[in-house]
Amino acid sequence: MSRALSVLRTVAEVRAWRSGRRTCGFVPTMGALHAGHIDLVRRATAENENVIVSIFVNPAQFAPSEDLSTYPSTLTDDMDHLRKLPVDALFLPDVDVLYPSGIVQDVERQVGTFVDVQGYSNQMEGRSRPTFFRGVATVVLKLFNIVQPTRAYFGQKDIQQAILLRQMLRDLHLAWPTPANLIISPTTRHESTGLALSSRNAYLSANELEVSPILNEVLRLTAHAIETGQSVEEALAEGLSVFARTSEAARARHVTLRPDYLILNDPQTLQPLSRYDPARGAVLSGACWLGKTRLIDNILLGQHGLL
Ligand SMILES: Nc1ncnc2c1ncn2[C@@H]1O[C@H](COP(=O)(O)OP(=O)(O)OP(=O)(O)O)[C@@H](O)[C@H]1O
Ligand SMILES: CC(C)(CO)[C@@H](O)C(=O)[O-]
Ligand code: BAL
Repeated sequence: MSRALSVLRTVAEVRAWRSGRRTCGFVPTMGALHAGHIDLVRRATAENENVIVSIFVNPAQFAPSEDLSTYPSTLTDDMDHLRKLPVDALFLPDVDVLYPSGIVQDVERQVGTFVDVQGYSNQMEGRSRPTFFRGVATVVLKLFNIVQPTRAYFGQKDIQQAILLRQMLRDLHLAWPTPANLIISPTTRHESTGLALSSRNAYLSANELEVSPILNEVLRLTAHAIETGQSVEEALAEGLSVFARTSEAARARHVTLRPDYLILNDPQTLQPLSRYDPARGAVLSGACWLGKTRLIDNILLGQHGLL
């Protein structure tokens, strides 16, 4: 059933909406909604009386070389989905609402207040995208201050983002939401191929799509090797060699597959692990390029305590 969706564009409008409600669940997104977003929002609507979603393509998390100007946008369809779920409110701010001091993508020329979560931002995704998490933490802190959610929902697909944001909440003693109320929800995958759903999958050609399940396959076989006692070093090396063999086969189909990383990290500190302790758990994550599209994925091992 469709129902009225309040579209809020300013901080004052969100504050007025929020002031009449004791609790609210919040799902921040960059739009181009897919079944992964829908699962997050469904969970939020099941667990909260009121739900607000934001759609904001955050310039600060895109490096100057990245796809800010071409990032997929499907706003009319997104709003139809949100009405049907149903969601109560959509926060749809312009850039100057979230960045009153202005924003440029070149970090050296930025003016205003930014958030760095030191020790959580430079490994894994942060190695390839060194300014990414500064942009994410900054915009999410702004969104939390504006919306003041009692719970906020993030996807396991972007596991480093979720762990880093929980740490930000701890470090800054935020109460809206508390670290325990930053909920991490499992990754939604393509039913038959296992590919993690992602807005940027829209960039993949038909041939690239056929190769795309390799990332999840490498993660699954590497996870199995680690869980059954192979050394972490050997298991990661074998996983990378599967990537290398697949890259050669893909070339014959005019697809460029380039692995970026395959790594095991601690689920609390995100420090790289060379040994696996099931009682502590671990995050096994990987990224690769398929042509110009970057794919990421991860598997959680042992008693990680994250979800
Ligand atoms: N397949 C998925 N399963 C569960 N959550 C997801 C999935 N894809 C995205 N999310 C979550 O949805 C929220 C908004 O993500 P975002 O709008 O960046 O979409 P995205 O698909 O991750 O986009 P991109 O392709 O740019 O990475 C994030 O918390 C993200 O982790
Ligand atoms: C959390 C987020 C909405 C911040 O822009 C973005 O990084 C995302 O969609 O994962
Ligand atoms: N979901 C992560 C957003 C990004 O890659 O910019």
